[in-house]
Amino acid sequence: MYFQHLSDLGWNNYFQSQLTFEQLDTQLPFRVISQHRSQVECAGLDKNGQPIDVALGSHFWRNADTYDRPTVGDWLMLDKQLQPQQLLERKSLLKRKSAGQTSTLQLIAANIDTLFIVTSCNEDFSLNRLERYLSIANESAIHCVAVITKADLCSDTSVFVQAIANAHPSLAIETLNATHTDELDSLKQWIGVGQTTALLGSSGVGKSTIINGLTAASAQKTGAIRESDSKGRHTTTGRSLHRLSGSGLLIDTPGMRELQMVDSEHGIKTTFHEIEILAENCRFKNCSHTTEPGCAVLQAVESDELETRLLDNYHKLLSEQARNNESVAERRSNDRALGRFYKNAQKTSKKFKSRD
Ligand SMILES: Nc1nc2c(ncn2[C@@H]2O[C@H](COP(=O)(O)OP(=O)(O)OP(=O)(O)O)[C@@H](O)[C@H]2O)c(=O)[nH]1
Ligand SMILES: [Zn+2]
Repeated sequence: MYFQHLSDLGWNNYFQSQLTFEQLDTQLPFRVISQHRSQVECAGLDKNGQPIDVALGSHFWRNADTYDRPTVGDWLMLDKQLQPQQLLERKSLLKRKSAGQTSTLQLIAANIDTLFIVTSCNEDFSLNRLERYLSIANESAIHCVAVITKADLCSDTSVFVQAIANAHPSLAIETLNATHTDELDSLKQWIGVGQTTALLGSSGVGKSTIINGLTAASAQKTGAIRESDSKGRHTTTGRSLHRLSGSGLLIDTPGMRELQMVDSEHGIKTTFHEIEILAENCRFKNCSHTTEPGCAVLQAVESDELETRLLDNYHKLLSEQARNNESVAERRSNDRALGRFYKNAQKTSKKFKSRD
């Protein structure tokens, strides 16, 4: 990745202020630019102030909790031998329950300023899905822009724009044909210098088309690679961070087909703040807005002041995240118990071996 200053990679006072004088003297900040099964790749300045990419083996975090493992967009402090020392506190985080049957937490990307929620004007368009993405972003106060693609395939895009504006009046909306590079200019205003933007949306909505269009305009040079393991450079198939020259950074999140909510109650309540405001007038403070008498939210639905769809989606996302929180916590405690069991078994076996 070509850059000159750490600020080109998104370094700012939020991260700098976390460092002690000693760290400033002995360590170097590196940003995680891509992530693979066996290694994370980071970019930063070496001890001589030269831009460099470094590949770190994932074994460094083998025993770390999910939240303590680096993800794309994270800032890592490395010592002058380029070994990882500390993961800096994140400004924001996108996460989900891992796809499929496994109940683990998965970090998607960190330190994002803006999220493009990409949807197209066809059968993919879904307000419920948009609200799922909004809730994940609102959990850590990430600014969102709804990007409606495939405008060229639709006779009247205003239907889609209006549907979003009615449900979420303060959300910024951009409509475009992503295959026309000049139309992508409208997105650039949201990618400020040193700011990081991520894209989320269903498969086929045009995320790669947008990233390719925006990055094609930026000449990409690749820095030297220094390996801290012997596995060599991996091709990027996972999440990765791209720098747009003269502008900010873009995070690609391919393969995010399923985004199950986890640990996002605050984000959901922010997304559906209209319901939260109505709820202040419910008779019971702990009203679940389902069957209670004196429920101001149900009254608003009855009088057509609040859309039934909105309330249904609010209930759906809240119960999904509660269910997932429970299964992730259960899995975690089982894993810990299993870890303790293996440790004890190892100790016992060593004890017996030393008696031989
Ligand atoms: N006509 C038209 N086609 C588009 C537009 N945006 C994307 N496409 C086409 O839609 C197809 C899918 O686009 P991608 O950019 O690969 O979609 P994606 O969101 O990256 O999909 P995944 O990689 O599966 O997550 C490609 O054939 C694009 O050329 C658009 O605005 N207009
Ligand atoms: Zn209520």
